[in-house]
Amino acid sequence: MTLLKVDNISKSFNTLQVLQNVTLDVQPGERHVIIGPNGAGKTTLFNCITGQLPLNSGAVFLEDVEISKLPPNKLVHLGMARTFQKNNLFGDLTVKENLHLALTALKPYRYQLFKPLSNYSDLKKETEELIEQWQISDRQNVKVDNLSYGEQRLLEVLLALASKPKILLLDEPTSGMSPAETAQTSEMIQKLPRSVALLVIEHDMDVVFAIADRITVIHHGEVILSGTPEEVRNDDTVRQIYFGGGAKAHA
Ligand SMILES: Nc1ncnc2c1ncn2[C@@H]1O[C@H](COP(=O)(O)OP(=O)(O)OP(=O)(O)O)[C@@H](O)[C@H]1O
Repeated sequence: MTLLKVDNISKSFNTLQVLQNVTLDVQPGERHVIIGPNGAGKTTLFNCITGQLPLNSGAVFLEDVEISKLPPNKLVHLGMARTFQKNNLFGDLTVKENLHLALTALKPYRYQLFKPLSNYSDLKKETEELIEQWQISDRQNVKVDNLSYGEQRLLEVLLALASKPKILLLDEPTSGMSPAETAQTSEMIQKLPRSVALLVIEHDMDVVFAIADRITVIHHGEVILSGTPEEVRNDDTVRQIYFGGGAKAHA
């Protein structure tokens, strides 16, 4: 069964038509990367998929359930998580505390404010499991403000994974990173379990081709091609947009 289906969606801001009849799908476990020049509409597409923005027309389905009109918090419980271009972390808290809070937000008892979080042994265990799984025990007690930018972005991905999503949307996971951090992030993305499908907006073509099973190219709010990395690499229009003129490709 198709995991995510974006069916013919359009979005405009007043007179500015940003997305036009965009259709795409993500299969379970797939790594699907979206590329397109600046202003092509990629982040708007994410915001439409995750309920941050209302659609003008079309619909979005997660496992055949229409989610177009659901608020973002409902989508987490249906198995969709996302990260943003900007960090969404609590800088004054440690890595461990941030993970703990992300897990708490998923629990039905999150509003029982007068009981210390440390009393919930299941939360504690899940936090420790995540720390072990991602081998970050040496950083667990570091305040987020004292992490490098790259480490903060990676932590955001871990927080998004805490909800055990079926699909994770990553918006430019390597933006603003050093080459070393970019390589580390690319490796981490490649190591993510196939139990989670990825829909990724990415501008670094090395990362795109390292992680993608399929690439969708958006230009002026329209899908101009959706295909394998090889098909995209060899497509004349895409080559003109990205690979012509010797400029570094930018999504
Ligand atoms: N809330 C908004 N109100 C009005 N215009 C908007 C809004 N959000 C985005 N836009 C416009 O929509 C267009 C597409 O923006 P979007 O951020 O989706 O592009 P993008 O492909 O993600 O670009 P980038 O690669 O630079 O992040 C741009 O012209 C942008 O100025």
